Amino acid sequence: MEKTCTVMLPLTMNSSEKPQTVCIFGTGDFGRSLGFKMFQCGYSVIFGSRNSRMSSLLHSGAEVFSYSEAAQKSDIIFIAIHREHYEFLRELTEDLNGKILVDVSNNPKINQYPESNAEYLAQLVQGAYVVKAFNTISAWALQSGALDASRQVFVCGNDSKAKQRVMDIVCALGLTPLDRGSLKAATEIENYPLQLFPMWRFPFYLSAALCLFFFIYCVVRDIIYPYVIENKDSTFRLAVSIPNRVFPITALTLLALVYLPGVIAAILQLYQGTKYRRFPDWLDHWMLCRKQLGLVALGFAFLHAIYTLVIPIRYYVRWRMRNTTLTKVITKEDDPFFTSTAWHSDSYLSVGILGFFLFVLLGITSLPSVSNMMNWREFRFIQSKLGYLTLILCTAHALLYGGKRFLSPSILRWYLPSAYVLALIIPCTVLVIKFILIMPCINNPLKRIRRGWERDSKSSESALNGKSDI
Ligand SMILES: NC(=O)C1=CN([C@@H]2O[C@H](COP(=O)(O)OP(=O)(O)OC[C@H]3O[C@@H](n4cnc5c(N)ncnc54)[C@H](OP(=O)(O)O)[C@@H]3O)[C@@H](O)[C@H]2O)C=CC1
Ligand SMILES: [Cu+2]
Repeated sequence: MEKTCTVMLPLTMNSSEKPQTVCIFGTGDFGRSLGFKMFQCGYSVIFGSRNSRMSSLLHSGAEVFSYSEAAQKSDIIFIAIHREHYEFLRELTEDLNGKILVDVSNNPKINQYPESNAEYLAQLVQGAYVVKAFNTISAWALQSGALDASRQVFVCGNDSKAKQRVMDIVCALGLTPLDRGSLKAATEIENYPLQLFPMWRFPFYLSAALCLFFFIYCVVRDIIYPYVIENKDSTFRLAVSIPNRVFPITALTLLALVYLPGVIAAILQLYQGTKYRRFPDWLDHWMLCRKQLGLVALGFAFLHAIYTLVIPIRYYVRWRMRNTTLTKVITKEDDPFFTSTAWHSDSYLSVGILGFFLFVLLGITSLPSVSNMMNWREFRFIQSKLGYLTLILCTAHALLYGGKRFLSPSILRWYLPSAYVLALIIPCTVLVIKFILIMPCINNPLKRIRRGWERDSKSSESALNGKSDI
């Protein structure tokens, strides 16, 4: 296996060695931060600049030369200049011949130019070895000490020796190099820091749309309806009651939507009789952001748990309890204990708590630091088996909440059922389909398809014929 870090310590840790000289073109924010970091790590840093007077912003010990002079003093040069200003490098072709040029640049927009900045640099200075690196590290992170994700430095380049030299420097700065291959990968590396939560966009929009829909639905049923029919002001429900209805409904719907693409994919594979046909793009994208959907759902479940905790201290709830007790006292009415009601209430709470616990467990196991500790089978067990158990428990929680009132005509308001009834549609559909899919007569063909069997392909059939496990 190829080593990524050949040098784990700053090069001058060995005092007998002369510090390695690195050159940085550009004394802007990034050039200065990188220079200072390298200086701290024991490198001798020289800068190339349009103005070779020493700037007060540079660290002490730094030397500033003209671009041409600086280029001659080191065989590795970091180009901390914006792409628009690269043109002048063409004139330095001779000085830069055979040197390693590290392109650190980013663009303001994704795919702004037909070719990546690093490829453009390689075209401009043809005799140099261009390596793309450091563009995902901000000047601020270099100064303040990079943390976790920002420690990763994606590196790519066509010359493996040049790339290794750059990766050694990355290691010496206490950062983690990730080799992304040839310079063709530069476009992807340059687009990477420009993306704004690409995998989170769909879950956020979807959850916002669901929240809005359920919020309006609850407002119509719980505020506008009592006002129109009974002239009752229930607007106070906007603060706690309605959010505490909207959040669990959204959480349950989103959780079901995590498992819906899986069952759709299974149905498609069964229908097509092969796994070698591409899923539609929307399904692919949906499958890819299931983790984010699940985490957003967990966020809503947390909100539901917190809102539920405050129920006993709400004025409205305390008033209703006092009022009911007083009425019973005044009317001398008995308040019998119903074991069935106690069972119903306790089981509703219990499945809710267990469902929430498993939900949190699913969230924790989706964290990279935890999932990296599991093998594929353990991860699948948690995310699939425990995931479905969570969905079953949370759906049961909503079903028990409705109890006997579920779908009773008396709870309809303007023909609208309670919001939780709507929340049960997708989870119940997913669970019913999943139940059908795990029946042996359907599960066995599906398993065969997933192992490569194709219904229409005679060759695959004959190739697989005779295999005892199929
Ligand atoms: N700032 C950041 O956090 C990060 C920046 N980068 C990349 O690093 C590069 C430098 O960014 P940054 O330091 O922020 O930018 P600055 O604008 O602060 O610095 C750019 C430097 O380029 C030099 N330069 C050379 N020719 C020209 C010219 N014709 N016009 C203007 N400047 C010129 C200048 O240095 P001089 O005056 O010495 O000649 C200038 O200081 C960019 O490609 C950027 O995408 C990448 C990751 C993070
Ligand atoms: Cu609940």
